[in-house]
Amino acid sequence: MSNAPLNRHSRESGNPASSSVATETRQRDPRLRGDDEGHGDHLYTPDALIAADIGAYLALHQRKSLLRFITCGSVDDGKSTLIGRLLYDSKMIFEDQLAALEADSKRVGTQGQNIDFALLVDGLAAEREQGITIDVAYRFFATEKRKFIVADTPGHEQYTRNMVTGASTADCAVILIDARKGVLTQTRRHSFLAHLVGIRHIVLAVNKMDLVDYRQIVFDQIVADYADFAASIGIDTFTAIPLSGLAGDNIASRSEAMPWYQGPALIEHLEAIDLEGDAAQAGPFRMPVQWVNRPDLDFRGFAGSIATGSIRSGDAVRVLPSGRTSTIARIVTMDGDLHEAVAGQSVTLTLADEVDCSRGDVIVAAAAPPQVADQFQATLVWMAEEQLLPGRAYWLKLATQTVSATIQQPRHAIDVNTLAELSVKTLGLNDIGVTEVYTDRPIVFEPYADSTDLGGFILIDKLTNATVAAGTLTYALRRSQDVHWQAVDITRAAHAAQKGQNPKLLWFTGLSGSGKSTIANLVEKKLHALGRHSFLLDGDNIRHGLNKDLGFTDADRIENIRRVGEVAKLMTDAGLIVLTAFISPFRAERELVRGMLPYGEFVEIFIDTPLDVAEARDVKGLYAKARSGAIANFTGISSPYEAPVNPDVRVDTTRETPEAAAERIVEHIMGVWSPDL
Ligand SMILES: Nc1ncnc2c1ncn2[C@@H]1O[C@H](COP(=O)(O)OS(=O)(=O)O)[C@@H](OP(=O)(O)O)[C@H]1O
Ligand SMILES: Nc1ncnc2c1ncn2[C@@H]1O[C@H](COP(=O)(O)OP(=O)(O)O)[C@@H](O)[C@H]1O
Repeated sequence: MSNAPLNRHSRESGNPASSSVATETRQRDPRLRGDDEGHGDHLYTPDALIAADIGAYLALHQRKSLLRFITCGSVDDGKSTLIGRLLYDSKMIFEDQLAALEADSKRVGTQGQNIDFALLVDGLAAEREQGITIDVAYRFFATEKRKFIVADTPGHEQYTRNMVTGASTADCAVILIDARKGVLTQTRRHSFLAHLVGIRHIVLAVNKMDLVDYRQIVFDQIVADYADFAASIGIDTFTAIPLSGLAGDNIASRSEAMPWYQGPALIEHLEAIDLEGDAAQAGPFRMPVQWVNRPDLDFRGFAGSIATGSIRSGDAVRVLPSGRTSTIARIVTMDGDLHEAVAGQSVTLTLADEVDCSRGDVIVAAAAPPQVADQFQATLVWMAEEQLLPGRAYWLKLATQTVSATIQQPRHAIDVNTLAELSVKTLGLNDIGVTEVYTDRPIVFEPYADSTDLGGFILIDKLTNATVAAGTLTYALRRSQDVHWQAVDITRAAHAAQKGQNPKLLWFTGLSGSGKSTIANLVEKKLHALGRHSFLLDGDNIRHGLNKDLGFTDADRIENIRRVGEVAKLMTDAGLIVLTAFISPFRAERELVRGMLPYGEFVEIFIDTPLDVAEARDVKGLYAKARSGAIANFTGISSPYEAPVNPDVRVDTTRETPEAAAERIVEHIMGVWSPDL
């Protein structure tokens, strides 16, 4: 699936290549079909121009604006037929494909002797037989006025994920309704998702008007019903068109069967949608910095794609998050310097002053900067089989910024069918939820409603690198803006120097009964004897106090380790050598804690005792209870343990006594201590 964030304007990330290669090549193929029979009269006929001047044909295409849209609805609503009709009417199909379509229509089609347009979309025989299945199919077609890419999302149970993927780069959503059925649950679901991902242009395509005798009253009633619902979810405007994909009414040209309808035909409307006027282009200037171009000492340019607004040389700008200000010296492009550049353009900016600015920073209009924060309310669409682990650190990518972020337990999930708010503990595949997001450093952002570029993000699993969610930031939590770091005079270096030692965090991990506490205890005794200042944190002093609200679910263990990590970090700030003895079963949280400390301070000590050995010891009788089912989620039995891949120290307790292991650990940290100790 695509890694595209919910970001309509990052055109590169909306690359339709995955499944559109065939249709894209068809478009360029000079064998494009030439007869005009039965097609809408204003549709583009490329053949004459291709034959006469292929260069002019390509140039013409290049100049046309591109509209990306998504069709929402199920096969029953006539979605495939409608897209097939659009492709057919714009002649974006091969001659041999057309022959196959005609043959297939007669053989397996559902339309008697007529062409079954749905076959064009659902795949021709050869494709069907190869069993090709795709998440989102992107199809290309063009008219005289505009080029189009339509994202066709299949309507199976992965619908939410597919639709969000397809819609993330769409300018417009065509929501299909069967005129006989009216506004259904799925109409509401599609509209909600389209609105969620920030699609600004909604078309309500009331299809199959031929089956209701083209009656205006049916159409009017559906439009009134939809308007009520649309207003309730924040869709202020939409365009309703009565049509028939099968009969071709109001698709390419206005239908005589519905003289009461005065509006445009579907293609006419799609051609006329005004993209220039979209709010994103009109907002204040923002450009996320993609990279810093520094070919020599004399030139330092900041390259990126302008997300919103426009910029001129001489304009005052601010670099966020640092907040430093300067003015634009030059706007450099491959084709020379510009005086002005606007949203969508890729440029390199140079500044009048030496200002610190690196990849991930955002250059903005000085007088109208966006916000900077590290705690947000967000809406998430969960896209992975593995469910959300509240408290787990994921990579959050927003524009050109990548930060570590944790997601809290959702405030609620949203039932996309009824829009009811559900009380949940986590999110699974296709779930949508409202939750708080905490990033490990402040990021530059805007509410998604104001900027899709600076408000849409994706979450990436740190270990598998898979995109697990797409999200939209709603607002920054006030408390994140009100909490400021207090600068202290006695630094961590001063604390450590007073104690005459380098702080360390000796992180013991292993199964229950593996020997963590036994060995950690011995290590601390040895350090104490050596005159070192230390403190041992283990389950007893933490799980009975600070963490007594936590149990043993994955989420609770994650939170347990996060808090232990924070406390241990404070203690190292105080100059101590801290020892921790927790199972800490997940790699991600051990890495999270490693990342909280200066490089080299975290020492991972794997007490490697096989499950059968720990179980045979069964110091506390817990394994027996877990086997009998009396304890749920028991590590190694009914809850996972992810062994360290490359620990700093590994202790095999089947071969090494506790005393020998402790001695070796002390030697290890002495060995890596700096010589002044
Ligand atoms: N379900 C379940 N699974 C594992 N362990 C259990 C469970 N229930 C209670 N205990 C007891 O709790 C101790 C583990 O707590 P931790 O804080 O180290 O666990 S974790 O790091 O949050 O996974 C662990 O102590 P140790 O034996 O010292 O490891 C157990 O005694
Ligand atoms: N080589 C060894 N290292 C550590 N403990 C061992 C070893 N051999 C046997 N043991 C025994 O295993 C048990 C480990 O228990 P404990 O230290 O409480 O484990 P944990 O803290 O990992 O749950 C103790 O009873 C200890 O005496």
